[in-house]
Amino acid sequence: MAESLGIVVDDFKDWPCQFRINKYNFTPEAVGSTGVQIHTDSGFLTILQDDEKVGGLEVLDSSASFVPVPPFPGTLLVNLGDIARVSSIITPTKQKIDSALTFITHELDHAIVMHMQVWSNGRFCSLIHRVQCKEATKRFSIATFMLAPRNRNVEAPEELVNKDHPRLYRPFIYEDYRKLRVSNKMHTGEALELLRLS
Ligand SMILES: O=C(O)CCC(=O)C(=O)O
Ligand SMILES: [Fe+2]
Repeated sequence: MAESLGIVVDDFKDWPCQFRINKYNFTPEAVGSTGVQIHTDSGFLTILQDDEKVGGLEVLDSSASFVPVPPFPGTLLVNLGDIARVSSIITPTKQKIDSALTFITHELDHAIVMHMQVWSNGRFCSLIHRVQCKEATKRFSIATFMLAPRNRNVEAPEELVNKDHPRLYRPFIYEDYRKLRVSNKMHTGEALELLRLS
C-alpha cells in the first residue's frame, strides 16, 4: 500500500501486530442478536481468517446497509482500520487505490479485500462491521491486527502532505487514541474527529 502511494522510506518495522482468536458461544437465546458490536478496527489493517462454516460477519456498505460476508473457505479477509485513514490523508486516485488493493491480493493468496468505503469517498477509510448471531453454535475467527507504530506518533508521512493536501489529523500516540475511543464510547472511528486539525 505504501509503495503504491510512492512512499519508500517507511519500513513498518516498529508497527506491532496483535493476534487474537475470537470464540463465540452462541446460545439459542442469542440468535438474532449482536455478537460483536458495530465497530471499526482501531489499528491500520486486519487480516481475518473467518469461521469457514458459521456466518455472521456483516459490513456496512456505502448506502449504510449491513451486508453479510458469508463463509468462504480458504479465504482471508483484509480490512482497513482507523489508522489507515490517518496515515493516508491524501485523496488517492482510483488507480492508486486499485494498485494498492492489487498489491494486497497478490501478497495474500485467496484474499478478499473489503473496501467499499475506499471507493465511496476516494480515500482510505476504515470499514464499519459487526458480528451477528445467526445460529446456536460455536463460532471461531482468527485475526491479526497490524496496529500502529510503537512509541512514536501516528502521522501521515511527509510525502503525503502538501499545499493541496494539508495535514488532516494532529499527530498522536496510538494508545492514547485507543483510550479516547473507549472513554468516549466511539467505536466506529468518530474519535478521529476529535483529533482533526481545523
Ligand atoms: O469474528 C469476526 O468475524 C470478526 C471479529 C472482529 O471484527 C474483530 O475481532 O475485530
Ligand atoms: Fe473488527
